[in-house]
Parts: sequence; structure tokens; C-alpha cells
Amino acid sequence: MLPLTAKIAQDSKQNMAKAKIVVVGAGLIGLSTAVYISDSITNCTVSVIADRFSPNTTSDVAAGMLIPHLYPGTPVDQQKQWFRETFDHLLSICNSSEASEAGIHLVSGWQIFKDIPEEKTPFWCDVVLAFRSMTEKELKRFPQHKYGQAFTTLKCDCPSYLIWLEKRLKENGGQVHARKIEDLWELHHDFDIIVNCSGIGSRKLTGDLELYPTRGQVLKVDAPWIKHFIRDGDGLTYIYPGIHNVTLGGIREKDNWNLSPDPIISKNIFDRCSTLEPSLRTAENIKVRVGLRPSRSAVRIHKEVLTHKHERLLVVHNYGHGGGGFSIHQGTAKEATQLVKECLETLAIPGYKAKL
Ligand SMILES: Cc1cc2nc3c(=O)[nH]c(=O)nc-3n(C[C@H](O)[C@H](O)[C@H](O)COP(=O)(O)OP(=O)(O)OC[C@H]3O[C@@H](n4cnc5c(N)ncnc54)[C@H](O)[C@@H]3O)c2cc1C
Ligand SMILES: O=C(O)CCC(=O)C(=O)O
Repeated sequence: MLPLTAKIAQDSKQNMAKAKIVVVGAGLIGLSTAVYISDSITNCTVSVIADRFSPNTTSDVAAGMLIPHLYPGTPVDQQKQWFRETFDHLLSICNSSEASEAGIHLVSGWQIFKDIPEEKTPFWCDVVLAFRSMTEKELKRFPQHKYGQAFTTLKCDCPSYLIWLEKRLKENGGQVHARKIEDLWELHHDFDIIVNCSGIGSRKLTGDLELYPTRGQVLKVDAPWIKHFIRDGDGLTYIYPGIHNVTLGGIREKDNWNLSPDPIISKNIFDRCSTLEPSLRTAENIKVRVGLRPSRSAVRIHKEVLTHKHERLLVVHNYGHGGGGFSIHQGTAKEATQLVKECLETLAIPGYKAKL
């Protein structure tokens, strides 16, 4: 065994030959991207830097349902591929002994419509399991709704999943640091590649004015008898049973930065959900959570070379997942990792190779 001083010298010599990658952001997108990079690229170090960690990120507030949100600026084929990659990845975790620690489970239920939708089969219908139109007998339970879809999808218990991702990153040798970044150039001397997964923080960090907050508010309640999800097709009212509680939603307020819970909205959510599922009136232990969805017409996954005088800064952006981050995060992590590999080729670090 080497003495400690020799070991430190050996580690730092080894690290000198490694590309240093830093991911800014410890929400769902930062952690899943950091894990994907550390799983698929050898000869690099991966650090995550963020000013907020679980349970204090937007990702912790989410319901964590795998149900796609539409990005008008991203081709639908691309969105479907991201959704399929994410669904298949989480399904394999769900079918493994990791499922409980990662907080992932299957959930069946109904999406119901007051008016018959133009498209009865959404683009994602063959990705989820057992998609079909609801029968008349099933619809009788929802007298205000004319049409419905039944299917089985996946749900994450968001804090558990984030903690599991962080643990996986650390098992791969990754490091995590708490710090607020005011300017990406702060990271220039310590890292070769910056992966920007700062969610709504990207508006300030990159000056991207196409990114805006869509404020969300949900209730997390105890109602353990609720076993099926119910989602109104308008995307506003939903009841999502999870491992520890049931998430009741919701609201989508464009350009609202207010993180304080609004009691009037809470009452309105509770009333809407109880109209769909009257037994919720006896739900207990009601907690309110607020989060800002990082909204954009298209998710921004993009490689950029920033320049300042004679210096270059390699940045890969991965942000703007709006109300659908859980549904597509594995697909976008894969795509961002591909851009990191392209950056590494230009760095010509000796010994760098992608894991096969
Ligand atoms: C109420 C609600 C319900 C939702 N339900 C679902 C759902 O059921 N299904 C679904 O698919 N999606 C859902 N979403 C959307 C989902 O939550 C988001 O798409 C996702 O969480 C975005 O993840 P993120 O990592 O980009 O952002 P965040 O979770 O906000 O993480 C951003 C990270 O960047 C860090 N950061 C930012 N700026 C800086 C800086 N300057 N310096 C250092 N660190 C910085 C933050 O500290 C944080 O760690 C929901 C969202 C809300 C609000
Ligand atoms: O849209 C849904 O049904 C899931 C919840 C969500 O994604 C949201 O409120 O943003």
C-alpha cells in the first residue's frame, strides 16, 4: 500500500490527465446529466456545483409523473425519442431491486376530457403501457367528462430519485459542492467543460430571455386509499398518488416569480380535485409546495464556445424543460453527454475515450 502523501501525489498526477467537467445545477437535469456523463466517459472528473440541493429545488416540488408536456419549438419525433428513452430507462429501474430506493413505481389511471379531443391518440400512446380509450362504464364516474384515456405510466418520488442520483454520482467518483455561480467564467480556471443545467437560473446565468418561469403550486396530502391517477386533459387539475403522499394540482402562471404559497390557489386546487374525487375531502396533513418551471418553447441542448479576450470557455447547455423534465430527462442527459464528448474531442486530452 502507498503512503498517504504518495497516494495524493499519484491521484493528482492521474487527475492532471483527466478532463475536468463541471455541471452547474443539482436538480433533476443536473444530477441525471452528471450521472450519464460519469457512466459513459472515462478519464474525466465530474463535479456538480449548485446553490440549492434536494429537498429545495424545483425538481423536489414536481409530481414526477411521466406524461409528456409539449415543446412547440422541438420536433415531435425528438420529444418522443427523449420520452421513450426516459420511460424505458425508468421502467428498467422500476423492474430492479433499486426501485424502492430510487422511488420509482408504475401507476395506472385516467386522463379525462370535457370535450372530445381532436387527437384521440397522443404521440406518446405507444410508449406508456396499455393505452386505450376508457369504456362508458369507467366514464360514468366522471359525469362532466365525455371522453377519456386509460393507461399505465411511471412516477418518481422526486426527493428519493434526486438523492439516489446523487448517490450514484458519488459512487462513480463524482463530487458535489454548494456554491452560487454569478458568471460561468468563474469556473474557467478550474474546469475544461461546463455543463449548464441551472433550470430557471439560466435566465440570469446566460442572459436567455426566451426562458421564463411558469409558477406551479401543488398540495401534497395523505390519502392512502387513492391508488389511480386522474388528470383532466386541460392539464390543470390532477391527482397523482405516490409512495408517500398524493400530489394534487395545479396551476400554471406564466412569468410569475413568486415562491410564496397562495392560500386562495390552494383552496381552488383542493376544490377542483375533490370535485373529481370526492373522497379527497377527508385527506389529511395537507402541505403546499411552489416551484418555478423553467419554460421555453424548446429545451435548449446546445454546445457553445464563449470567448473573452484570448480565452475560450466550452459550455454545453441543458435547460428549459418546463413542465416536463421528469418525462424526458434521461433522453436530454444522453444528448447533452454526446455534446460533452464532442467538446472533449476538441480538447485532445491524452487518453480520453468514451466508455463503450
Ligand atoms: C408544480 C410542478 C409540478 C411538476 N410536475 C411534473 C411532472 O409530474 N412531470 C414532469 O415531467 N415534470 C414536472 N414538472 C417539471 C419539472 O419539475 C421540471 O421540468 C424540472 O424539475 C426541471 O429541472 P431542473 O434541474 O432544470 O431545474 P431545478 O430543479 O430548478 O434545478 C436547478 C438547479 O440549478 C441550480 N442553480 C440555478 N442557478 C444557479 C446559480 N446561479 N449558481 C448555482 N446553482 C444554480 C439550482 O440551485 C438547482 O440546483 C413539474 C414542475 C412543477 C413546478
Ligand atoms: O402535467 C401534468 O399532468 C404533470 C404535472 C406537471 O407536469 C406540471 O404541473 O407541470
